[in-house]
Amino acid sequence: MKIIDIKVATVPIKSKISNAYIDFSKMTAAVVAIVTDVIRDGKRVVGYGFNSNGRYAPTGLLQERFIPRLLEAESTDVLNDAETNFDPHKIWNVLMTGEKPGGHGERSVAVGTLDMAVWDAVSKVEEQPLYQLLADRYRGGEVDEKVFVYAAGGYYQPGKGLEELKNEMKNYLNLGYSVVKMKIGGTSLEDDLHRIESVLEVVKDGSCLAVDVNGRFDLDTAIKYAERLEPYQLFWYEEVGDPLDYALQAELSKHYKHSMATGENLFSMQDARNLIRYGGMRPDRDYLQFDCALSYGLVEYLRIIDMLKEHGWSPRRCIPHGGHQMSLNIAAGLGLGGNESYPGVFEPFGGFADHLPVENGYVRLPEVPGIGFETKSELRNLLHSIAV
Ligand SMILES: O=C([O-])CC(=O)C(=O)O
Ligand SMILES: [Mg+2]
Repeated sequence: MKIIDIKVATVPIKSKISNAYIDFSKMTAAVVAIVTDVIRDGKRVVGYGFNSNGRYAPTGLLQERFIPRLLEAESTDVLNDAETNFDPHKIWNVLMTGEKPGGHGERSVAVGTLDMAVWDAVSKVEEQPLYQLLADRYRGGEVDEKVFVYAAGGYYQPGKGLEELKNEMKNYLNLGYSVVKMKIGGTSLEDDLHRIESVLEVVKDGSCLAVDVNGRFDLDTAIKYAERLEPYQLFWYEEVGDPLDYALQAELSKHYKHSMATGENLFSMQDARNLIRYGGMRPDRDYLQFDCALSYGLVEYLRIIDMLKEHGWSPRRCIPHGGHQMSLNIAAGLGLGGNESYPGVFEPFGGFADHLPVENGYVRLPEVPGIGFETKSELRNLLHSIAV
């Protein structure tokens, strides 16, 4: 049993949308395909992975360091002891050989991309959906049959007014979502409040709307917004200050009593642990958005979950960023609180199985081996154009 080739491609996921910090006019993603010599159900097992939106394709890192390391590894360094499957934990050690701690930069994105493909291959070799494999290995076999998902959108866009924003949100409700998210912090406070009030005309109440600042605010602005947002009792107030400014987050939690969320731009267990140690996050109401596809993959995410448990946090407080099926599998298999979704944005990577619509804010997972990418036809076509 061996890896015979690893393909990588850079694909555009550009669009005219902006959050408070960046526009997505030049956004890319890396896609990898790990081609194995294993045959299951008459077909070659190929594991696929990609990185989440928000970080550009780490193609250079993949080509220069991480793919060669994996291709050059001895079989004992990549297979489980019984040699019946690949071992994601051993492969992680191979990938990180020669890498110093700290300064995670974008190598965590490259490793997260390959790690996704490894778990896809491992669960295809086992002929199991990834969520089932994870539940069997780490949760005594218990699977969540459906996962809470919310619709993330509400971006700033040229020519997009309040009517367009409302229509976008109506469309998410029509698609079966119960909670929606919109961007704030890219315009004045008064203007953002008008935008929020418009969306509140469409959704049931504030508990159905999350707002996302994408790390734009200093402490003063964060508190000014907090005071005005407080009465709406929103679903959450997200990534308000710089993701690494734990003191800001801790101070803000003294000024805002409803739920907050952050963590999508923390890329390692150590950074996540610093948030938990120093960020004032509250395990009874706040949410954690670490995204394995940006942060060294599921092998590292398992370490994050262990760290959270040691600090008295339930995995149910985790609702990962990224809107991909990898985190959907982790949510169902390991009992997270839900997953993000981007209906119609960042295609073809966002969204779930074609035949399983969102119902009352929840989605079910397909019963196919692997992560389930092949059940989303647009994504399958892209992945198969890279390797089959
Ligand atoms: O706009 C983005 O970068 C995506 C984001 O923050 C989110 O999905 O929470
Ligand atoms: Mg966000």
